[in-house]
Amino acid sequence: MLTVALPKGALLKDTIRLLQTVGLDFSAFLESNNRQLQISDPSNTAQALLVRAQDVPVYVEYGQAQLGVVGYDVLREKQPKVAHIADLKFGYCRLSVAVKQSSPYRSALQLPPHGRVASKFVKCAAEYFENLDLPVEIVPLSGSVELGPITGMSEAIVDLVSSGRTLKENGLIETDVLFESTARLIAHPLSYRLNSDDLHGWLDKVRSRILVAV
Ligand SMILES: Nc1ncnc2c1ncn2[C@@H]1O[C@H](COP(=O)(O)OP(=O)(O)OP(=O)(O)O)[C@@H](O)[C@H]1O
Ligand SMILES: O=P(O)(O)OC[C@H]1O[C@H](OP(=O)(O)OP(=O)(O)O)[C@H](O)[C@@H]1O
Repeated sequence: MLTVALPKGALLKDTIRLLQTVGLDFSAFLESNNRQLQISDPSNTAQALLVRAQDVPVYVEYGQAQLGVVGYDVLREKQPKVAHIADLKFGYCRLSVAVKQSSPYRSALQLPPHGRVASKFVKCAAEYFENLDLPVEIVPLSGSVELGPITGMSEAIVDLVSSGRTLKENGLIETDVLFESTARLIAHPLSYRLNSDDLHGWLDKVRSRILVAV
């Protein structure tokens, strides 16, 4: 049976909506009283695993799910061994550098050498500053990264920005964009090559829905 890894959080609703258009109904995950983490589609053609966004590629790489939906940002950070199938066009955000509005820095290049940069995306951040040839200390955090500069722990952050509301409401401004991100459909490479569980048939259906939606 086809197994799909679905991301909890920001991408869940649009992912479930997309799968519904190809006949896979996992809307039970949206019911607030449901604590199940593994459910079958009512027609019993597929099942879904509800996992943290960062863990979607793990389930797909290890083959517990043949398909998954995850942000491009997570793929850049984790570099999992999965097949990149399609850009799903929703879940737009960008990974950016931000600083306090009151700080003297207006670009990443102006940050002081050996300054601190807080981030959940430690690899992307480190690579970015290495390419700028600016030695900084990356401070790993798991969330509420905006508090880094607010509390004085770091001069800057590297974090996801979508509407920009979180930065604004916390007195920060975006100075540089590392890259833009949207939700991506990924597959287990061997299942994709072998067309297990008619994977290609499902992928064709999803691709045709993305084309319709664009
Ligand atoms: N504000 C946002 N608007 C749109 N998409 C977003 C936004 N924030 C994150 N995303 C996208 O959704 C994905 C999941 O983000 P979400 O905030 O739901 O989980 P997370 O905080 O990364 O994970 P967890 O809560 O498990 O630590 C991100 O990897 C990104 O691609
Ligand atoms: O530009 P906006 O539309 O305001 O969105 C950006 C916010 O969304 C994400 O946070 P999330 O909700 O995932 O919380 P966390 O990373 O702090 O846990 C991101 O880390 C920003 O804080």
